[in-house]
Amino acid sequence: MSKVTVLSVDDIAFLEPYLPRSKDELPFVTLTYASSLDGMISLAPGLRTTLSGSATKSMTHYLRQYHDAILVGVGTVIADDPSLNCRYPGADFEPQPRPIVVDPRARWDYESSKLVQLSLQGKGKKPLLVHVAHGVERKNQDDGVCEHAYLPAEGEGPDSNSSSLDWMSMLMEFKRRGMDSVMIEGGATIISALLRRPELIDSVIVTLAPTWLGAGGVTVQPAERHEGGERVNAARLMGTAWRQFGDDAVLCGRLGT
Ligand SMILES: NC(=O)c1ccc[n+]([C@@H]2O[C@H](COP(=O)([O-])OP(=O)(O)OC[C@H]3O[C@@H](n4cnc5c(N)ncnc54)[C@H](O)[C@@H]3O)[C@@H](O)[C@H]2O)c1
Ligand SMILES: Nc1nc(=O)c(N)c(NC[C@H](O)[C@H](O)[C@H](O)COP(=O)(O)O)[nH]1
Repeated sequence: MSKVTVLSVDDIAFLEPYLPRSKDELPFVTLTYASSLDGMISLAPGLRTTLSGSATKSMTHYLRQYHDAILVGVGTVIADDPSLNCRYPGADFEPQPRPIVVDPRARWDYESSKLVQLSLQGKGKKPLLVHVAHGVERKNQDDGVCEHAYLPAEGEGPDSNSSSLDWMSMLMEFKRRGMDSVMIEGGATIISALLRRPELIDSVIVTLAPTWLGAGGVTVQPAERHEGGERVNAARLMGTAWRQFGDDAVLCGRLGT
């Protein structure tokens, strides 16, 4: 496992314009992930795949220290068993960012996960799991090792069986719980869905690793978009800046709406 090291003054200056700023109604949202040259984030569904080199891994930990929460989907916690804490050197990271897992149908078996172990050892915050309430009035609860938030499914009617959560409701819930900034790290389903809600994303920081993963990998691919009957780009970055970190390129930008 590569060591997390301190970034150079120039790396820090490059990232500065994309760090969280205070917002009134919603948390500041940073979308960040590592992609291959063929637009993939892992070799196969459910397979942990290291794309970031040591410099961009250090960048991830540098960014984590500026966020109140780190969010991933249930597919990522099952595949990667991540730590999601901040291990940037030379500072005392209190408070740690809160890990958030979007797990609509509560399918993650978290008891022996790294997230829970780190929280019990005081090396990370207690994870917050977000589930679908499914019409039933479910009380938010704390089972000792994780907190659980229950939110209504998107567009839910009395007979709905949807397991899709609305991003606006999730972000409002995080803000209500005192989280002013959320760093969203993946996986593919989460990133692809969020790229369809550009108005909710404040910064995008993508690591481009100099490798092709090949057919069968997991792709970031937002759903197609039409305007006035015409097919248009699904999403596009504006105000972009690029910098080399080790062998990787880092692309920062903001989403056009
Ligand atoms: N390279 C990277 O930066 C990176 C980052 C994270 C994960 N990964 C990789 O990505 C893969 C996992 O991706 P994935 O797409 O399978 O999993 P994911 O982490 O995106 O989780 C997908 C699940 O999240 C839930 N979900 C997502 N959006 C939702 C919404 N709006 N409402 C309700 N539920 C929602 C659903 O249950 C869905 O099945 C793994 O192989 C992992 O290693 C790579
Ligand atoms: N930036 C980045 N580069 C990668 O090459 C990769 N595989 C991920 N994947 C994101 C996912 O959320 C991982 O699970 C966490 O990056 C692991 O985080 P920890 O070190 O365990 O804290 N992210």
